[in-house]
Amino acid sequence: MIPESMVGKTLMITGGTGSFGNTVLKHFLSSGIGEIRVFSRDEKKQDDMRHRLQEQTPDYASKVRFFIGDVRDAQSVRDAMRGVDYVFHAAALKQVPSCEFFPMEAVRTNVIGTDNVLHAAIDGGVERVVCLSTDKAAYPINAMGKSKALMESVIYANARNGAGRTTICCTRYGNVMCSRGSVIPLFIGQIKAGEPVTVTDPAMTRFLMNLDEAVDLVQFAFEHAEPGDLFIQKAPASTIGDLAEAVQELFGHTGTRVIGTRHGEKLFETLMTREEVLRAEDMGNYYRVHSDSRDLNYDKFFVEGEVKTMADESYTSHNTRRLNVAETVEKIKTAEYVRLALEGREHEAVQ
Ligand SMILES: O=c1ccn([C@@H]2O[C@H](COP(=O)(O)OP(=O)(O)O[C@H]3O[C@H](CO)[C@H](O)[C@H](O)[C@H]3O)[C@@H](O)[C@H]2O)c(=O)[nH]1
Repeated sequence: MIPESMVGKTLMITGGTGSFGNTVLKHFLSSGIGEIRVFSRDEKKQDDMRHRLQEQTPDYASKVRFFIGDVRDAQSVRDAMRGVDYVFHAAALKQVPSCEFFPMEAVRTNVIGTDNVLHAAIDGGVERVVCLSTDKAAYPINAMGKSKALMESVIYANARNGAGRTTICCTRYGNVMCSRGSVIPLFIGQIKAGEPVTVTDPAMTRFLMNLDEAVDLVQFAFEHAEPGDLFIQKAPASTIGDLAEAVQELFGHTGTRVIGTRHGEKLFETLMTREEVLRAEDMGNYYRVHSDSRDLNYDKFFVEGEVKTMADESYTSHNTRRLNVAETVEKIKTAEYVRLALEGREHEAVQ
């Protein structure tokens, strides 16, 4: 299940108590991995996670070590990073509205925090770091996306400017279904309360991914990364109108109310820009966007003739494979939250 090279090694997950961290544990805990370090700010969430592990997987619970800290605090990151072989960097501020109102908080966590993680990893001789980004970082229009775009710049610069033995790469996701505060749990709650679902714009599209796919993407990046690579999973998308219909097919029809687009929202998301498409390698289920390996001495790269700087199209939730309502139903049923909600047990879902 895990590559041979990971056996007996220590993996640290920043932001490890979130849904991504929990899914990584599900995938890796019973494998041959030596130790998993969960690094995060909230002691209550760590305590809940510790108890869940002891109850559900007592044989493996001792493999997990918890570190309280904040990526904003470089010393706390350095302390937790001692003896670590691999890092999955998932800690982030990722809510669009809160970042819009508090953009400097997004800068502190997403930009400076990432720089702290990368420097601690480089100084500590970590072998590989996989960072998690979002489609909202491509042609960003809101503060969350802009801070993630700058985070990506920090990643590529650190990868390029001499990271020693540390290979640093990045992954970019579309919407992970049923993450905390996201639209599918909202729709389910509205239906269960007998209210109409609130649709912003039925024509809006979003890439749909489940948590297992998110972890697969990170694992794929981990196994294939060259310094500064960006990995993207080919993902299908649906319109929000079809998504609302699909959720109602599963949970009952209570009607639809159109509420209009929110601050900082796009009609469609971009996973790969036109500039990146030009540097992309098709790897089956994934794209690898090679890092731009030029140095600052640009004139030596000049070639005569036409210089192409962008492809004809970017890779977006409008032009990727479009799911119809029936396919969207099948897709959302792959999310554990939806499966539990169908049995009235959504409170048990870890989000
Ligand atoms: O009441 C609502 C709320 C949302 N939507 C629509 O549903 C789609 C998804 O909305 P979410 O709030 O679930 O997701 P966002 O695309 O706004 O952003 C989400 O995905 C990001 C990653 O791309 C981050 O993880 C972020 O935290 C998370 O909220 C959007 O088209 C939105 O317009 C509705 O139709 N009605």
